[in-house]
Amino acid sequence: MNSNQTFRVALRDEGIITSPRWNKGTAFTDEERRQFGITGRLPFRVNSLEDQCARVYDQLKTHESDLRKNAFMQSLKAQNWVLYYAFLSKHLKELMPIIYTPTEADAIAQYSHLFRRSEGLFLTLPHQDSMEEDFLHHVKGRDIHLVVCSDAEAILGIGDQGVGISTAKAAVYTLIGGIDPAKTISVTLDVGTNNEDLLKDPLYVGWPHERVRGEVYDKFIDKFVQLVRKYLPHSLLHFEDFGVTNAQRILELYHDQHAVFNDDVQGTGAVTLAALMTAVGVTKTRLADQRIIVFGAGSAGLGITRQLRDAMVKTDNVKREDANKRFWLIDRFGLLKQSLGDKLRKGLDDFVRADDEEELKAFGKEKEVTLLDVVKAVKPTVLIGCSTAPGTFTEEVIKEMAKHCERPIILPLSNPSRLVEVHPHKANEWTNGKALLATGSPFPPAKMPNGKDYNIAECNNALIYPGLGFGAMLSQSRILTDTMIIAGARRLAALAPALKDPDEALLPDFGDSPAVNLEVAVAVAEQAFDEGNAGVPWGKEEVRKRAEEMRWHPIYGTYVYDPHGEV
Ligand SMILES: NC(=O)C1=CN([C@@H]2O[C@H](COP(=O)(O)OP(=O)(O)OC[C@H]3O[C@@H](n4cnc5c(N)ncnc54)[C@H](O)[C@@H]3O)[C@@H](O)[C@H]2O)C=CC1
Ligand SMILES: CC(=O)C(=O)O
Ligand SMILES: [Mg+2]
Repeated sequence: MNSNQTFRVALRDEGIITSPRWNKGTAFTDEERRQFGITGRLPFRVNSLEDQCARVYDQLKTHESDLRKNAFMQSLKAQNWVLYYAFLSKHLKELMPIIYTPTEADAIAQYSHLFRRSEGLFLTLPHQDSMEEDFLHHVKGRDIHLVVCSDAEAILGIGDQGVGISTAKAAVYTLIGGIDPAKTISVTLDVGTNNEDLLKDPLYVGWPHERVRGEVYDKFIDKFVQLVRKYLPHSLLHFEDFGVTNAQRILELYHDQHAVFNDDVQGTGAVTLAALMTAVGVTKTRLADQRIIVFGAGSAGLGITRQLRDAMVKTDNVKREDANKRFWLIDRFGLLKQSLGDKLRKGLDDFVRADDEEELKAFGKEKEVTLLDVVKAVKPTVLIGCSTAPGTFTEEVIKEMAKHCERPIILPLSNPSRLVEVHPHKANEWTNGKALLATGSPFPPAKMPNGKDYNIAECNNALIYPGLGFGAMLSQSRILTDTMIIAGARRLAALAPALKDPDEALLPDFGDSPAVNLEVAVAVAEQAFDEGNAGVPWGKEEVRKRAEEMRWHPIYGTYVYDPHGEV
């Protein structure tokens, strides 16, 4: 949308005022008020979008807690999209932590108690017979390009929440990726919950039933995916916060059928790859030279591991088997090693260590090999946390790592902030400012021994997924390949401040994320052309121009009433 664009709108009276897509509140001009029959519904003065943003800021300040601010922003979104996104864009760095991690975790945990108005589509297992009808009711006549869905089994680091998250993730696509909010839908796939507190809570708004698994679950998901394929064949289908037993499995199941994307697996893998590309640029080594510990081998941990492994194979020309050996994965039962037998989840094979490997021999089969044991034995150069286990990167662990490594690369990625494996200020202090750090949620800068601020990069998938998604949509690629993702990660890394100054952040600042994600989208779309996956009738040389044109901006256009116009 741009300010001189004219829209023909078919809604009048209450209809236009209550539509968040079209509502302008006090910014409707006198002429629009007359045409749409709302002169008597609004106070006299016509405000600019600037005035409205100033008013919103005043109102926001009256809310003391971040959770209340989140609720306030949520209701603004339900009233007026242009104002919501314009206001957020103006105060992006300040407000991302309010509408996204860490506050969104608390908002989701409180979802039923804070509930005011539903947003997006709810597909619930007991209503599966009417799924097609419900789906069509919501999407019919709409030009949807993006579907964000979640079954809410593994919300951020706070586990099973029954319902939540997809609306915040969709909003970030618009805010950072520039995707028109009218072209997105967020879908809650409610298959129950195993969260006892929610099941006991009379105000819980989801389906109060234990989480359904197995064939019934698979059929339900399949029914939904087939509807997306049938009615929205060119859309990108984004999966968010599915549980570890489903995330990778579902991705693999539909990978060849539709443009599917699992954010926790691929988005986290991509942003972490970008952070490591920068970090190895600082240490003047290769990715394939690193010894990498991944602590927490769930959806994110495995997604990161696979992404890094694939990048080693593709960019550093090493064999897959050799690249696999650069990783030591640790989960609840310690290091993933063959003698864990049945305790090992399926799909981990590539990364399970043999007990008789040189570095591990000393531990023997019986012993649970702890993080500290592995750090001592392996002397890692990279330590990544996605375990939801706060404080597990202890002073001893960090100092041990720093003994063997000039610039240890430490990425405690668990969200929200309270679950971080190590507070980045502590890691900075324990390594005398040597650690190259990035976290999953935002943290203020740490102090270097020379008194300088060290900006902690926010290694959150939101720094890249809007651009990955936009790139796929822009090129209308039917699939999102690993090489398209690597191209996006490489572009993100190329924009990192640490490339110019080794004591600067490993990733671009979230304040710059809209411009950065445009670059990511361009890289992804160009790669789609190179691979022959682009499905648009124009050429690669037009990618940037088309990306700029396709970006949605939160600006009011001019409206003209037309009974045959848009709704
Ligand atoms: N920064 C980012 O962009 C992202 C961060 N995350 C964060 O990563 C964390 C994990 O998320 P998912 O992988 O989706 O969850 P998940 O539940 O799939 O994985 C967590 C894994 O950690 C293991 N674990 C739990 N306690 C542990 C302990 N004490 N020691 C070792 N392992 C332990 C679990 O057994 C599980 O395998 C969450 O906090 C999430 O918010 C996830 C996706 C993106
Ligand atoms: C950032 C994200 O996707 C997560 O923590 O689950
Ligand atoms: Mg997630």
